[in-house]
Amino acid sequence: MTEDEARAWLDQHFDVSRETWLKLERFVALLLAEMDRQNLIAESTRAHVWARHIVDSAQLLTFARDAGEGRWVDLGSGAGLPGIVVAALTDRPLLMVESRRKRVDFLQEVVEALSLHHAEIFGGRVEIVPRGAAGVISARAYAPLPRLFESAIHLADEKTLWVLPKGRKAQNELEAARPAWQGAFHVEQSVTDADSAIIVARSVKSVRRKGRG
Ligand SMILES: C[S@@+](CC[C@H](N)C(=O)[O-])C[C@H]1O[C@@H](n2cnc3c(N)ncnc32)[C@H](O)[C@@H]1O
Repeated sequence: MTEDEARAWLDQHFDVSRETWLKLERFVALLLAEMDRQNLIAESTRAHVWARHIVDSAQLLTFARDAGEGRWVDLGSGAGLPGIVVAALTDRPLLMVESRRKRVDFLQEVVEALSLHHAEIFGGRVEIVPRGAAGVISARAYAPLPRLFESAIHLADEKTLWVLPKGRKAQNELEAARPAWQGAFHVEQSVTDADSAIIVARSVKSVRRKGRG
């Protein structure tokens, strides 16, 4: 997908107002400028930010269209991918969770610059976010599936929709998680990379093993 195709894809799939375009463009500019201070995206993707990061994040919304109510929680947001993109494209309340101080400061700067009043940041580990069921949980390049669920299951109930971009090893990761986690899982193809996939899950819960109490 070229950068032009990425913008066209956004136009086709979302009602992108002039104001929203400006927000997304501002985010891209802030992200690239911040790359002089911290490593937020792979250097090789710098020239392909719209395809590799903005659309790659925005596509998660297309899998969350039938999600129930409740805030969107993005685990390990880093530079705000997908959190900031989701907040720019929807009004759903959103919490970005990020443990690294420098990244939290950048997220705060972006939230203020883009006036994303419905977006909040939790500067700390996912494991200590206060309990409460999210409508949607996303996590991009955050942790392998078993650790991801272990760290965030207190933020979900049976209605929570999990949208988890997982690259080329989605199916393998899913198989690895199955002995410990049950739920309704399916794997969707990524629009930005035909070989990459997104795990979409509902009703995720731990399978208790004998002797674990
Ligand atoms: C590889 S980066 C990916 C960032 C972003 N989601 C993206 O796709 O560009 C993973 C991020 O998760 C954060 N992280 C890892 N473990 C965490 C935890 N337990 N709680 C909160 N943040 C965590 C790291 O600090 C890092 O910013």
